Formats: sequence, structure tokens, C-alpha cells
Amino acid sequence: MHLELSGLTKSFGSLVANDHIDLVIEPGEIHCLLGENGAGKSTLMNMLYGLLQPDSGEILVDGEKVKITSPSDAIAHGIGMVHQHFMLVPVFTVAENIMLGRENTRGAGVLDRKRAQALVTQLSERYGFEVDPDALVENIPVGVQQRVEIIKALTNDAKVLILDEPTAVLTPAEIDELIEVMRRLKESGTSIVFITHKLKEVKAIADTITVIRRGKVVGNAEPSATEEELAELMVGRAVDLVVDKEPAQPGEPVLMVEGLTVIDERGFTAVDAVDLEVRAGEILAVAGVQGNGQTELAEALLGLSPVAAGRISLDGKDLTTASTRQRLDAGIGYVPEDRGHDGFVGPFSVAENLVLDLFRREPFGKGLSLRTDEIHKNAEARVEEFDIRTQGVELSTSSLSGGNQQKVVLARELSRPLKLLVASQPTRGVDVGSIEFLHTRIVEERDRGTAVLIVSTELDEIAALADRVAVMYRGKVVGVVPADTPRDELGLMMAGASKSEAQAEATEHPTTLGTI
Ligand SMILES: Nc1ncnc2c1ncn2[C@@H]1O[C@H](COP(=O)(O)OP(=O)(O)OP(=O)(O)O)[C@@H](O)[C@H]1O
Repeated sequence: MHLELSGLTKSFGSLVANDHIDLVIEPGEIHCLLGENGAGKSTLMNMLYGLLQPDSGEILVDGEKVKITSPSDAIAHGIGMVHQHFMLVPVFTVAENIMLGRENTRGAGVLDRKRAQALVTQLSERYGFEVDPDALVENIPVGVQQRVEIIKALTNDAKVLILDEPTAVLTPAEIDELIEVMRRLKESGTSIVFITHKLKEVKAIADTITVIRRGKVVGNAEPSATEEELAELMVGRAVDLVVDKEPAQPGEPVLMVEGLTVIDERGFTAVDAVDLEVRAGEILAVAGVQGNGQTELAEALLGLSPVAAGRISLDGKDLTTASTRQRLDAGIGYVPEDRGHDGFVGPFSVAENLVLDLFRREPFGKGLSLRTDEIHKNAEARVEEFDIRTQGVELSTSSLSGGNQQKVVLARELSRPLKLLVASQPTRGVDVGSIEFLHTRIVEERDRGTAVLIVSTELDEIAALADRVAVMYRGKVVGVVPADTPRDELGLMMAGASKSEAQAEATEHPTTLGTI
């Protein structure tokens, strides 16, 4: 299928989010859309999928002008989209979700269970998905859920598949698998529009690269371009892809975690007798495949997951049973993994979210009265400093692009005096230019003597920031290793090997795990 977007334009108030965008998607190509946070990538894709209506411009399928006013229209024209937040029903099986997701287009009708099961098996075999049609969605990992979304699109006969930051939630091994799936789809003639902030992925898979900046197409790049060249084209200036940092000068232990055990809602031991120490002026990164207890560990540190056993102390003071409020007051900063859920309040303004935990304190408030002038002044300064792209600090935070929402959370947490910063996936969805800035800020925080605990599934981020790395597997810390530990070894430890087993195995059988 040949898809052409011509002069697509979309404004929100006075902001032109897409300004006469022209784009051609050739049959069977992987077309990467590259652009900094707020450049307008999601807006463009939402118009293509019928979630937003263009102010002007047109969409042509095989040369014919089409009107796409809803996702059903998009699907009817062979366009499928996999969202970052999946739309699956957790208590249903994979096949049941496929039955539900079947659009009643072109007279295709609803699928029966047997056909849905057969289709899942058939598509799994053809594209190497390895998805069990009878598995309950709530029991399968995120990477497999994403494949179910892809299968859903393919059963609706998608010829062009939009993947909007599909790798943000995946582990390195799952990313390798997704890249393989994308290759197979392409070989079978499916076109893919691929949005990502990870330049290694772009280089690994793109046939065509279009760069968007501030709502306009600013050019194309060759996949053979270096990461530095791509970054520069994206943000319009040279970017340091790895933050410059001196070796840490660790001081006294700030955070002490002893025998910490957390039992999750389903009764499983999510964190299993974990001992950790983070000193003043050092960055400890917790690495692991998503779902191995890191999230619960970070939540327990903030009092958001109940502690079943063990002890947490900050500067020698026992915080094991302290409330979240008391922990924040004690000097813990927190960047949660799910920013939309725990990081900010969507309908609140950018200015309000920038003082969310602080608004009852000087200078922002006293007792019940708020000093809106101070709140506004603070917001203007943070927006400038963190390069948060918004039309105004009084706008709702939910109207910001994903990466800019993340910057709001970091700007707030890094703007008050901290003893300990706990940051989960701190740069998820953030563009390379902003990562450079945020990583620098996190290292500065370390050098000011703050203890920093980063939870990340990004090996690049761990390599850039960590002074030491604790690897978690099934709720346990399987080892604490130096930051320069080779990726293969880290990968093997993330799959449960001990430090010595990982060293031996990585030497004997170098793997491709996490090559992207
Ligand atoms: N519903 C909306 N109301 C107001 N402004 C909006 C709305 N949706 C998007 N915007 C604005 O349009 C611009 C483009 O946003 P978009 O989400 O398309 O960016 P993006 O390139 O996908 O960014 P990111 O990489 O951060 O996801 C941003 O400035 C954003 O704040």
C-alpha cells in the first residue's frame, strides 16, 4: 500500500503542532519518524489513525484521497496502530482479545473463538511471535502483550502499522525480538511507521528517516548516519550522547535497606530479602528485566508498597513505617515509573504540578493560602531551565507531549534540597537532547552529595549514570557490580545468573542479548 500525507496541518489554539507536513510511506518500508519532545510526531500519527482531525491537508491511499474520521476508518483503509498504553482486557485470553478487537469492516464480522485461536497460532508461526492464544493477558509480559496488539492489527488486515514508541516499555531482549518481528513484517510487505527516541534502534531498522522539528519536516537522514548526526538533526545542535562525569566520591551511607521484603497484591514475594546501601554522592543503578521487583522496591522506599519484613533507614533514621509524606519531608525525591499515574495530576496546570508536594510551604503557600505569583514565577523558571515545551505554564499538564510531561516531574523533584533521589525510568520517552540535560542534572545532584538510586531497564542509561549496578532477578539482588561491567554479563545476570556464572558464560558464549 502506498500512503501519502500531504500538507497536513493541525493547531491547538495558537500552537501549530503540525505545519504542512508531507510524508510518503512506501510499501514494505520501515519509516522512522524522529523528532524532539513536542515536535508533533504523535499528533501526526493521531491524524493518520483518525483520532484527530486535520485543519487542512489530505491523506492519499494508493493515490486516492481518503477521509479518516475515526480509527474504524483508518482500519478500513488498512492502517493499524499500536499505542503505548495497550488497549487489551487483562482478564481475557489472547484469543478473546483478538475476537474483541476484530473490527466489523469490509463485512469481515466478529471472529469465533476457534478461528481466533487458529489465527493467533498462524500469525505467531509466520512472524515468530510466540504467543499462546489461551494465555490470560494479565499473566503475560509487556513485550508479549505488545505482540498481541500487533496481531490484533494484522487480523484487521493492516498494511501500514504505526508503532508509537513501542520500545519504551520493553527490555533489551524484547527490543531485539520486536526488531526481528518488524523485519519479518516488512518482508511480507507491511509498511511500518516507527517512532522512537533511541537512535540505535533507528539505525538498526530504518529504511527511511524523516526528521520533524517544531511541527515541520526539516529533512531526511540516511540510516548510515551516525547517532551524533541524527541527534543533531533532531534537536538542531550537537548533543553529547554520554554525560561527562568524574568518578564518584562516595561519603557516608544515606540509604540503608536491610532484608527488605515486599509481598504484592497477588500474594507473590515481589522483593525478597534485599540488602542495599546508597552512599552520599554516588549513583546506584538497579538493573533488571521489568517485573523483577524493581518497581516494588522503589515504591517501598517511598512508603507506597507495604513492607512485609526488613528495614529502611535514611541517614540512620528508621523510616520503615513512615508515611510517604514523612519520607518526602525527610528529603527523598521521587520520580515514579508511571508518570501519568503517580507523577503528576493531568488536569492540573504545569505550574501547579511543579509545586505539587510543596505548595503548602514557603514560598508557595502558608497554611491554606497559596501565593500564585510565586508559583507562577517558579514555573516560568523551571520551564526555561528544563526546556519544557508548553504554550504557557497555566495550561493543563495533560496537554503536553509525553516527554515534556516527564520533564515536569524531574524539574519538580530536582528543584528542592534532597538527601536521596529515587528515580524510576527517569528519561522514559525523553529525547536525546533532553536526556543530555537531565543526565547532567542527575550527576550534579550526585556531586552535591545526594545519594541517587536509579531504576532503569535501559542499559545505555545505566552505563551513562551508574557508579555501581545492582542487578535484580525475581525479587532478589543477584549481584552488585561495577558500572563498566560488559552488557553481556549484565544481560545474563538480569536472566538470573550470578556474577561469576555470568562472567564465565559471557566469555565462553558471547550473546547478542541487548545488542540494540
Ligand atoms: N490536545 C492538545 N491540546 C493542546 N496542545 C496539544 C494537545 N496535544 C498535543 N499538543 C501539543 O502539540 C505539540 C506536539 O505534541 P506531540 O504529542 O505530537 O509531540 P511528540 O513529537 O509526539 O512528542 P514526544 O516525543 O514528547 O511524545 C506539543 O507542544 C503538545 O504540547
